[in-house]
Amino acid sequence: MADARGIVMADVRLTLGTHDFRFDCDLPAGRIIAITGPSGAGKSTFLNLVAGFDAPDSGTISIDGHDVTALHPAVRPVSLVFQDNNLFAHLDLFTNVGLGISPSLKLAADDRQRISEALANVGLAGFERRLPGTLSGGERQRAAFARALVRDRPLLLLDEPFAALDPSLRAGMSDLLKLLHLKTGNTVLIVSHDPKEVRRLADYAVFLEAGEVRLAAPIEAYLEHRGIPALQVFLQH
Ligand SMILES: Nc1ncnc2c1ncn2[C@@H]1O[C@H](COP(=O)(O)OP(=O)(O)OP(=O)(O)O)[C@@H](O)[C@H]1O
Repeated sequence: MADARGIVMADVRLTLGTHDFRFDCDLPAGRIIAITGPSGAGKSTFLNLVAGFDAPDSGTISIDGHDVTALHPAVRPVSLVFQDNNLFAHLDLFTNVGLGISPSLKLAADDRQRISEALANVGLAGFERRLPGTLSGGERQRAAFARALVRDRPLLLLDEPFAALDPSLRAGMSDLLKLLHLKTGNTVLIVSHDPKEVRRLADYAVFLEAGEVRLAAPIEAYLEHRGIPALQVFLQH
């Protein structure tokens, strides 16, 4: 349906090298959706297609009823956080977060306010002038979250954002993500290798295998599903 909210992949096909991907699914808006599956199943590729870093060979991708298939990544209604947080080492946190609002850093007074609020929201109030190199890994990742927050887009894409963090920090970041999600109500797609994280965070989950969507379901149905051996293996590790 043209006015449906959420993410629709309609017969999306893509070949990368020797790998074929075929994604067909309809994901709800306003949920935290885990993208799971064995290594090499296509999780990052799925996210790259939604973000626009990969273009399908055929098929269409819609976000909240808008066909974004031909849109450049910069104009898609998404913000992103990756594992290596992509902060600029020579720029302070205020500037790094400000780049989320304006790549040319033309910031109005209320933009400046939003940057400080976003830093406060992730527990980094007063860190405006700090350089990324002076922060812990968890703090850097929170700064990357702040940058995604100021973009204020309806869809947040996270590619294993906590993978480089130790387990205690990981749990803290999951809690922070849940809290921020409650405040914004946006849709979150998060690639995860970690079944504990999926249980803690997600209210909907996708299981990919060999470049295809094998299951897309509310978290309870996903956790109870018994028909996919690779899903059982994933949930047990
Ligand atoms: N540009 C490319 N050219 C050729 N092959 C590619 C390209 N991008 C990805 N692939 C291959 O496609 C497969 C799926 O990759 P993808 O990174 O999407 O998997 P993944 O599920 O995220 O894996 P992991 O959990 O290991 O990160 C992999 O075997 C990968 O080597």
